[in-house]
Amino acid sequence: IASNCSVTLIRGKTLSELWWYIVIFISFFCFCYVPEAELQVAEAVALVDTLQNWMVIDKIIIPTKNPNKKFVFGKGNFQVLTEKIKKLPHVTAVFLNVERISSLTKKELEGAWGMPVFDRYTVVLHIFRCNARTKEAKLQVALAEVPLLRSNLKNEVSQRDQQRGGSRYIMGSGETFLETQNRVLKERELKIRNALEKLRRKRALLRTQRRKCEFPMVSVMGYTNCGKTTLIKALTGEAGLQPRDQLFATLDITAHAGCLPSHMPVIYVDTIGFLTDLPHNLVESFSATLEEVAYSDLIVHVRDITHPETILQKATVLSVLRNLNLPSHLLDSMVEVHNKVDLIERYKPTEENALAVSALHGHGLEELKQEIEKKILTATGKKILTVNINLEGPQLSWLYKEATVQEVEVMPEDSTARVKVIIGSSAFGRYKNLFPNSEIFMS
Ligand SMILES: Nc1nc2c(ncn2[C@@H]2O[C@H](COP(=O)(O)OP(=O)(O)OP(=O)(O)O)[C@@H](O)[C@H]2O)c(=O)[nH]1
Ligand SMILES: [Mg+2]
Repeated sequence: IASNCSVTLIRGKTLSELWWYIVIFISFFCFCYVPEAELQVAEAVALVDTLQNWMVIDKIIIPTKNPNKKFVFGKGNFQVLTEKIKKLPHVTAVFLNVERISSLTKKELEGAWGMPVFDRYTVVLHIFRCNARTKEAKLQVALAEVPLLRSNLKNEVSQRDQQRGGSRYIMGSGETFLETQNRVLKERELKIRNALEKLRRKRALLRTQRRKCEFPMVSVMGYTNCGKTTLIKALTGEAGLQPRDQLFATLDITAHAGCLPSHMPVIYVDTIGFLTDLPHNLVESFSATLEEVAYSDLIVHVRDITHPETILQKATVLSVLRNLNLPSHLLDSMVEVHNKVDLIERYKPTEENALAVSALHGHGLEELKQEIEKKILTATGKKILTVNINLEGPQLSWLYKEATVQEVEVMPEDSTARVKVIIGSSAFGRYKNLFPNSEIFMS
């Protein structure tokens, strides 16, 4: 992807002001194979299509130099591109599919083509801006915007200096224009970071409360658009969840209650999707959201098995997960789900332990729930037991308080009951101490 670029032509001044876009999409490759470059183009087209009113009207793959250099492509290719763009009257913006273009390159290309030029960072950031719903996601987007504002500022200042011949002090302040603007940006960044920190502390508190309830937590992760939200909707029956055929539909961590086969309550955590080469600053701004994953008891890795790049997507997800410094037991116990199998006839996973599922049609969910339950019991040290108790004694109310009671089968003839419970290891130890004569059967 580093060797790829895409270009978008847009009508309007800034991304947010645009509302009717016709896009020309140009992708470049140098050392990659053409099929790979085409897949990268497909992903870039999907990014543009995610935005309302944006449309890709043309795309091209051409060899590129190092995208970080001042000239992304050679003179010949630049001419080919310029002619192509001029021949397409509806083109309003150009999207270069490189992570970042320098502000100088941007300025020069915009000058030559007479329209805005975007890179991957700007486009992904705009998608995030459109999809951010909660206060936290909005703050994270604002934080990711700061480096962009900073580089625009540098550009603006060098332009001013050229026009006026040297930097000027703002009247009476003793600060140059650049210093004032930098200070304002720094203050803004600090304000956003403080607000995010406050929200983080609140989340940590909620986490502690959730821990007290001892609800196991399952983080559902995977590449963007693989079906994470659809799967959680199917597992919990929560009608309010809205899966969308869009990249980065989910930007906020949300928790949803579900129930495992033995009636054990569980919390599924929906997370932001991954993308190959997700711009670095964006990853940093959103990594706090992923902090939550470290506190879960299990990770479910969802894969869109119908995607032509499903193997590369898996590698991307695993590499991001490894970089999150998660506890090793979480990585080792991960459950791999092959989703969208309804689109492949008689699909059988090649990977050992992977589970074939259609989240949309509800296939394979029971097997998945059983697997999740098995892993949760191992991870949390919880046990499923059946105990014989005397109904006249305090055991039943104790179990209701300290464990999850699943079934009570009363034997009226001798005032006893068989009680099926899910119990944590420390509670189990206390139970055995308090009621040493109680009959216990392991499930
Ligand atoms: N055919 C088929 N489509 C599915 C299945 N699961 C999800 N989809 C579709 O895939 C698209 C993406 O689904 P989401 O659940 O929003 O995916 P996501 O992983 O949450 O995506 P982001 O939040 O954007 O990262 C939607 O159009 C779903 O209807 C499935 O099992 N079969
Ligand atoms: Mg989602």
